[in-house]
Order: sequence, then structure tokens, then C-alpha cells
Amino acid sequence: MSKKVAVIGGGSWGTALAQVLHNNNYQVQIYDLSQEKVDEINQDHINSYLPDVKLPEQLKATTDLKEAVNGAEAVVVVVPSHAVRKAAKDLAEVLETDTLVVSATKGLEENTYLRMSEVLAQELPAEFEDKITVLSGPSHAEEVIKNHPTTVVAANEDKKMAQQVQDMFMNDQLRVYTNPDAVGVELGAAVKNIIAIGAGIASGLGYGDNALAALVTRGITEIKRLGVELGAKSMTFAGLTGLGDLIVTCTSQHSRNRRLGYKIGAGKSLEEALDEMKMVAEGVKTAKAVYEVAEKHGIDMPISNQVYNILFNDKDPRQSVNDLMMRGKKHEIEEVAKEQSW
Ligand SMILES: NC(=O)C1=CN([C@@H]2O[C@H](COP(=O)(O)OP(=O)(O)OC[C@H]3O[C@@H](n4cnc5c(N)ncnc54)[C@H](OP(=O)(O)O)[C@@H]3O)[C@@H](O)[C@H]2O)C=CC1
Ligand SMILES: O=C(CO)COP(=O)(O)O
Repeated sequence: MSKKVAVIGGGSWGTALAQVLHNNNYQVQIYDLSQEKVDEINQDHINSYLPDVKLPEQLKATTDLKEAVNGAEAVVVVVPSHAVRKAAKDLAEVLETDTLVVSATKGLEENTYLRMSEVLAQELPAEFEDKITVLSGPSHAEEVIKNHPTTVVAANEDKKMAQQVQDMFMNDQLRVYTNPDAVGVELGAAVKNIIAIGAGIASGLGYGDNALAALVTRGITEIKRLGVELGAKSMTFAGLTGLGDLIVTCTSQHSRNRRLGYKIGAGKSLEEALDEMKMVAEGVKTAKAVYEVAEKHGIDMPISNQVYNILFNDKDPRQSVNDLMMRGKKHEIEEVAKEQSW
């Protein structure tokens, strides 16, 4: 009999990951709060967030969390970041202690600034702490659902756990690497969404590839600056969950964060842009959290700072571009500048 996995959150990414697991011969049950979404999956074998795709008929969904996790060897948490604490509290009531937990949400919690694996660890019983593995990388659901080649990372300090999750998801369309640096993997995934909003704003203002390349390159510099200060390994940001995910989110037609930024660059308010979005653009909440964390730690994050001011202080995006361009002069590579006192 095939092993079971529960996917918590039947949005676009939860559904795409559920299909990967189904392809890997797991029995998969999706849990979602919305009866409408559950009916769509069970009766019509579709997810309206992923149009033109017929889901496997064996993919089942439920609004009953206990039923979803019953007998599952792993749960994959894929709800938006603002819902992770509640989902974790609910899971704490029903999970069996030998269940693996995979965290696929990208974001930081508002107010606490915690990474998603930290939120899960706080709410689940202590035995789960080393069983929480982060799954992240440049992976739009719209392409994974069509089995387009994609690469992601399973991150856990415990190598065996990371490898178990690698085995669970890996197939000839989804290549899964391991990395012990869950801190770097989660921070890269969360902060790239802010830079992607910036890339969308630049495009909405009518700027082209030069500005995009600047945002990606200087963006990864400030993401790494924050990450290293918060305990991540600097090399992680050169990998799939750092530069890789930043590239895909800043350039893709599928990106929710880029799309939201584009609307704002083209003149819409944050409220208007959010009203037009069906799916979650995590970068909005993360922009606030990162602004506050950077202030607290005294970390220079010029692009994230400008995105925050455009989103929450009604700053004119053109003024932000000007302020970024006219910052004090500096050396490009700060490590070299420090090393050579240049
Ligand atoms: N989409 C993608 O390509 C990728 C997304 N991610 C990340 O995955 C996470 C989820 O994103 P995505 O799937 O795109 O989001 P979507 O907006 O597509 O869907 C989110 C889903 O979660 C459901 N949900 C909301 N709150 C709860 C809750 N408390 N319990 C259970 N379900 C809940 C929503 O239900 P309802 O609609 O009823 O509110 C909806 O079905 C985000 O952090 C995102 O950054 C990561 C990689 C790729
Ligand atoms: O993280 C993602 C893809 O790796 C999804 O976020 P976006 O839709 O904003 O790109």
C-alpha cells in the first residue's frame, strides 16, 4: 500500500506539490479551509488558480484536518505565512509524533519576524523541532503542475531529515538538493519577494533590463547582508533559494509579487493592487517585517527600504528610484573594500 502525505493548504503551490507527491506514488490528501476549493479538487479535478490543468483523480481534498493527517508519514505546510501559526496550532492537536513536517511557505511572521520553521517549532510539541524541513527554491506552481524541469532545496541541519524530504519529492522533473542552512534558505525565500515587488514597480514605471539587472544584483547583496547578520551562511545566497529564486520571481510572468509591483509602478495604490490579486503576494507583509528587523539590527537594505516606503508611506516610486541612484558613492563589493581598506 502506498504511503500517505497530507498537504496543508490547497492553493496553487499546495496543489502543485500534491501532484508531485502523487506522481511519486504517495497517497495524497489536501487540507483546505474552503469547501469550494475542496469540491473543485474532489469533483471537477481542477484548481481554479491553475487554469487549463486537469488534476489526477486520485488527488483528494478535505476540510477535516484530522482526516487529512490520519496515517500520514509527512505533512507539507503550504498556507500563506499569516496562516501558518493557526495551522500549526491546529496541527499540534492532531499530529502523531513520528510525522515529518515540511515547510513550503515563504515569508516572515509579522510582529515576531520569525521564519516559518520557527513558527512551526513554537506551536508544535518539542519532539517535532528537528523534524521540520524547509522546502524552497525557484519553483512557480504554474510550471511544476505541468511537470516542467524545476530545482528546489530541502533544508534541515539534520542531514537524514533533509535526505528523507529529498527522496520524497525528487523525480525526473523535480530535482531536489539538500542544504543544512535552513536559516539562509528561509531568509532568501522571504526577502526575494520584496525585491520582486521592486522589479515589478520598475517595469510598471517603464524601465527595462538594466534596472532589472541592477535590482537583482544589488538585491541579492542586501539579502545576503541581512541573512549573514541573522546567522545564515553567505554561500546559500548564491544558490537556488537565493539568487535562483530571486531571478525567477523578478522576471517571471507567473510571479505574484512582481505582478503586484507592476500595478503599483503603473499608478495603482497598494489597496487597489491587492484587491486585484487572487493569490497571495507574500512580499507585502515581509516588506514590513524586514524593514523593522533591518532597523533593529542596523542593516543597510536600501531597495527593501524603498519598497517599504512605496507600499506603506505612499512614497512616489520615481522619487524612490532617484533616492536609490543618488545614495552616497561606494565600492561595489563590500567584503573586498573591507579586506583591502579600499
Ligand atoms: N505559488 C507558487 O508558485 C509558490 C508559492 N510558494 C509559497 O507557498 C505559500 C502558499 O502560496 P500559494 O499556494 O501560491 O497561495 P495561494 O494564494 O495560491 O493559496 C493559498 C491557499 O491557502 C489557503 N489557506 C489560507 N489560510 C489557510 C488556513 N489557515 N488553513 C488552511 N488553508 C489556508 C487558501 O484558502 P482560501 O483561498 O480559501 O483563502 C488558499 O487555498 C506562500 O508562502 C508562497 O510564497 C512557494 C513556492 C511557489
Ligand atoms: O516563490 C515563488 C516562486 O519560487 C512564488 O512567488 P511569486 O509568485 O511572487 O514569484
